[in-house]
Amino acid sequence: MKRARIIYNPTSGRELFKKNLAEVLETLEIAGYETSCHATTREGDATEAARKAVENGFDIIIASGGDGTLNEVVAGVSEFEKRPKIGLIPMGTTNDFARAVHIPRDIKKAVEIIVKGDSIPVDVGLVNDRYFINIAGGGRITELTYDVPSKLKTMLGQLAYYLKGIEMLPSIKSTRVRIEYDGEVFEDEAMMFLVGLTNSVGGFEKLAPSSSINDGLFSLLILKKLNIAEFIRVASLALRGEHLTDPHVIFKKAKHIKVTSDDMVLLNLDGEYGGVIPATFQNLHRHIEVFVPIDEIREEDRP
Ligand SMILES: Nc1ncnc2c1ncn2[C@@H]1O[C@H](COP(=O)(O)OP(=O)(O)OP(=O)(O)O)[C@@H](O)[C@H]1O
Repeated sequence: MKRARIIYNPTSGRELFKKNLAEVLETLEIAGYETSCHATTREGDATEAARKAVENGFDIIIASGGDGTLNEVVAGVSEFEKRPKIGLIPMGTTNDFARAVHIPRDIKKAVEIIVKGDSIPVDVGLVNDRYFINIAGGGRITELTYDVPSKLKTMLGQLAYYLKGIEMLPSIKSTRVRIEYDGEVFEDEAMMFLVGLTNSVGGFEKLAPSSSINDGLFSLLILKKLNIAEFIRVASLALRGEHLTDPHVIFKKAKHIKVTSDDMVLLNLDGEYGGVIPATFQNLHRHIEVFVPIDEIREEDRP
């Protein structure tokens, strides 16, 4: 019998997973999985639980939570030579990764995708010694995600981020950075930089429209210094995916990226704090295999 380990964050999003746990276990059991669960208790716990699950020989690991929980599970698995496949039940506030691979927020449907068994390999980002599955970024704008209280996210979902964004708008400043990418250099004031693996960031599904999740390349987006009015204009262009040709935006595909600055710049990895720069980004090509609804995946991203 195959063995599955569910690692879930009971505080994710609207905190609904536990109520559905019996049904999830039953569906997996009928599909031939002997399943056990681990509820995370604090930051870093999902990484430890995932490490243990690999050591104990589980066939698959199911991450239930938001991007933060998935990030931790991937980090726990990534060090190993032989890595179990990952299933995902999106329960977070934004679920950018799930959105990028078309896994619905409906628990039942997400479990059916795992049971069906189709999977694709996806790239994983490694920055210094930390992993990310979706997006890494720096600059004052990306720091606002740390300031959104968990209670507010539970009540308001993604709206909580937008409210915080509006509140912080007047205080957003640029930082002088040096970004080296595949032989090219940007050295100037920037509002933020993003290093993406998928096309979905903070609910903006068209931020990096042409991103492939397993081509071995990052999508690098740099937003140059601009004022509030220009910022609002570029942000509204980004909602429609029309920002890439704006003169304030640099958008490039790159394999190797290095960011340095004389200032203190915090890194945001998959929506959580992830250390400070200098940062060297490495793309671990097709590092993790994830269960997906294969018919909805672009032809070029399929195995
Ligand atoms: N029992 C717990 N109590 C508080 N925090 C926890 C607990 N378990 C895990 N965490 C932390 O919560 C972080 C965020 O969780 P997660 O990403 O699952 O949900 P979210 O914040 O609601 O969603 P999103 O990341 O999509 O906005 C995790 O990275 C983890 O460090």
